[in-house]
Amino acid sequence: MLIYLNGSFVAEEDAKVSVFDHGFLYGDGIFEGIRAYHGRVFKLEEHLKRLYESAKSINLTIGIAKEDMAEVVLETLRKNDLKDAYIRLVVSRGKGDLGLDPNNCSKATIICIAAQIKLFEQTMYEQGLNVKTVAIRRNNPDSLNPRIKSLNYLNNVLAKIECTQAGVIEAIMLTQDGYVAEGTADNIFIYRNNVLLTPPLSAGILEGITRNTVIQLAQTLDIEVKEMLFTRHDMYTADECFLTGTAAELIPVRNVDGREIGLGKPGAIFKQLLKEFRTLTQVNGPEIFS
Ligand SMILES: Cc1ncc(COP(=O)(O)O)c(CNc2cccc(C(=O)O)c2)c1O
Repeated sequence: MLIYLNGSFVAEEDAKVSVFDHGFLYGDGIFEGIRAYHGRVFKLEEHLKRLYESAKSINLTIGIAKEDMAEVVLETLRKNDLKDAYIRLVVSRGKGDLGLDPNNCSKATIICIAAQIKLFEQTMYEQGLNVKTVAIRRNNPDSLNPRIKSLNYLNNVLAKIECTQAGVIEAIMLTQDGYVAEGTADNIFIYRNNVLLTPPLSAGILEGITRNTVIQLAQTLDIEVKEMLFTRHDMYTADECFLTGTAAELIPVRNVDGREIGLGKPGAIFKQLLKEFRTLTQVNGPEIFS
């Protein structure tokens, strides 16, 4: 595997960063998880828009233009001869001293890895996930805004620890006010009273690329969609529930906190949206080998 590291492609065993890199020392950095399907990089423009917005939000200068970053992603896939892959694009504040002052980091570290990722077994896509709401709340937007896809994923990791210790594979985090926010690496949708609901960005969630794609697809299918806060009660009593994310794609939820959702199996709305999503992934995004 060849990895892009600060302007060069290096072998996996040579892909190393300094122990003084602030991405490692302080989680001071940002990242994107992107997918390539059938020789195209799905929603690359949208991912790069979010990456540069995250950078601006933490006052991090990436150091290369968005267009050049797009080429970094495409070239990483070409170098590894990949048409279907998961891409991890990481930008950290860079090497500094042991203090946390970002001003001591002169140049951002840029890394691009193209590989495979599998979050959930195929059976879970067919039967649905069991998920659990956890005590750990989603970060308060006034502290570390979840809109920033930062390297600070300890909030998510702690939620993951909590659900796996309870024997459940995915966690649902609530907002500080107790409304449903999102999963550890995915957004959430419920279908209830003939309306598709998903939490609003103001709830303090990551603006998922897959979330936004599903909202657009639902609209084209004349499925009423509302971005609005909802509670665990709404989730428990929904007809359908599913999660969305680059790694997860669309995955149905069959049980939340011991409550069976709907008929306890993937619903018609989920299946309709997944079918349209799969079609879109085959034709969207810049070609890798054009
Ligand atoms: C907290 C959170 N919420 C929603 C999403 C979905 O966003 P996208 O639809 O843009 O992917 C994420 C995405 N998080 C994400 C994406 C890709 C891989 C991994 C991983 O766990 O390796 C995590 C996430 O981390």
